[in-house]
Amino acid sequence: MMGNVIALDSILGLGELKAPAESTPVEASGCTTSSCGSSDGPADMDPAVWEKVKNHPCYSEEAHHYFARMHVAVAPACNIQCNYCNRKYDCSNESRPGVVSEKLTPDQAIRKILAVAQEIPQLSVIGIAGPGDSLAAGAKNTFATFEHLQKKAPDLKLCLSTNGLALPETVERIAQYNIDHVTITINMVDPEVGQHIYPWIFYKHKRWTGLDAAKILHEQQMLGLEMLTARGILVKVNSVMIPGINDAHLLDVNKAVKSRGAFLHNIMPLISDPAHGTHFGLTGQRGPSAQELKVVQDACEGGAKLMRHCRQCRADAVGLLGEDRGEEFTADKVEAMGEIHDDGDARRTYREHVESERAGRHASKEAAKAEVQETVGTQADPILIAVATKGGERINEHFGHAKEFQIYEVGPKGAKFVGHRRVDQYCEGGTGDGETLDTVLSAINDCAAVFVAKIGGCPSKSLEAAGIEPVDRFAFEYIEESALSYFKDYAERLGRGAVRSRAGQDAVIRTGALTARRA
Ligand SMILES: C[S@@+](CC[C@H](N)C(=O)[O-])C[C@H]1O[C@@H](n2cnc3c(N)ncnc32)[C@H](O)[C@@H]1O
Ligand code: SF4
Ligand code: SF4
Repeated sequence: MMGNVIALDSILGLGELKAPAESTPVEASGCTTSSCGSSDGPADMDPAVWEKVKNHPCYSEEAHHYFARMHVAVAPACNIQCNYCNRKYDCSNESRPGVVSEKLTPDQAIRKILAVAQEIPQLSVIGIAGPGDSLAAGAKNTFATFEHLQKKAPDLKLCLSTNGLALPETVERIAQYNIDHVTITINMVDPEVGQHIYPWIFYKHKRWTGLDAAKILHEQQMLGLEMLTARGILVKVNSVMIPGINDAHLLDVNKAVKSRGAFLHNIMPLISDPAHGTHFGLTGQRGPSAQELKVVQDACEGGAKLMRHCRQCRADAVGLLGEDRGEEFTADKVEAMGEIHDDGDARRTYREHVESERAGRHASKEAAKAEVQETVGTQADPILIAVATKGGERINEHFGHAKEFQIYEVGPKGAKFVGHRRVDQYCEGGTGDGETLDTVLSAINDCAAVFVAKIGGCPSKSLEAAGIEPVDRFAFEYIEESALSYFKDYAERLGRGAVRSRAGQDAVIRTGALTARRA
């Protein structure tokens, strides 16, 4: 098992890191006969569904630690206007939806996909997410790309994103091309709300505005969703959270999509800035804070299952979800690569490594949870922990190099990924910047601890002063088992009055935001 772990780390680009400590949980838990050699999936998931999602970084939170996606920008046109979208804005440094550096023809897209596939064995999914709508303009480029790709690299999963307006008329073709995963952006289930988000739509050769536009869009979205789920296609629903417009309404959206069989609900924060030239940006509509987003997501728990690890990628993003390697595969660089040879061997080997890495992990997480419940009980309040990681479900990033922290909620019910916080890298060129450190501290100020592979003395002191414990004793270990082990110790220290409770802080945020709006 240890040999596999090290090989996997090097494939993930973690080769410079030291090998895991002797007490690595996979080894400690052993490999049960029932799960040895393959991962069984979470206890609450149908094995057939797990087969479809286990290597999809967006549909499985666990998979996002191991697998990469690639968006190809073959769909420039759109059939509606959202008040938060302006596709004319184009900047290679911007990482947000709708932004691309180069639009591609289907032929260019196929060459680029095969070039990426040759270089990145973690690649498992090819998605079309704009920059416009993948089903606008008759979905010509989208289907041409997928038709060709199926023949060239049949192991890559196909995925598309749409506003849903043209869905009902395209569902049959989606099923025919074996597209197993479809995302629909549904921001409202009430046209009264929708009219504040969509100034117009173009439908049946006519431009519609106001309530009429929102009503047509809503009906098409609901019908499209029902048609897809009836065919067993997994549907993820994206909702953009727009404070004051649809934030409290997203609970109704969650219920409506769950009742129609949506597999996942991805509530994402509005990104809004006057510089983007969008209606919302220019009129000062703000996006929610990470904490406000979490409040709404938490309020939806128990309904449609939530996706909380979305990175709101560009329409030409390449790589693991927390990274974007698009710059390595610009048109001129792909052209310069000469003959491309992709037989899928590296991907097969990589997937086998991941399978053996995952074998026994679900059992090991359950065992760690049971231990917490035995020592702490089942009533203790959960805490939040920020984690510096670059993949593989391990704590394997230095504090100063982290561009984001993954946030885990940990308590007697287990350790659960609940979001990520993007930050500016604290340490660049060997020195730390005080101002950047302040922004990192405020990004994770609701966390009791930050888990890192390594951290310097100076940021450690600032974190401690802010009430966030820097923890490097779990370096290179698995995140969830480490978080549960930390929680056991934390609860014990809390009982002795040795640490201040952080759970109350979360409750204050909760009371301040959503409950006030709902009242
Ligand atoms: C660029 S769109 C492309 C796919 C399709 N046209 C759609 O809207 O679903 C991909 C996703 O980005 C979201 N998006 C676009 N602009 C955004 C913004 N300013 N803030 C947050 N999400 C945004 C869309 O709502 C959609 O869920
Ligand atoms: S549907 Fe998608 S591409 Fe079209 S305007 Fe809205 S966000 Fe932009
Ligand atoms: S935007 Fe979200 S759902 Fe789409 S590829 Fe990125 S992480 Fe996955």
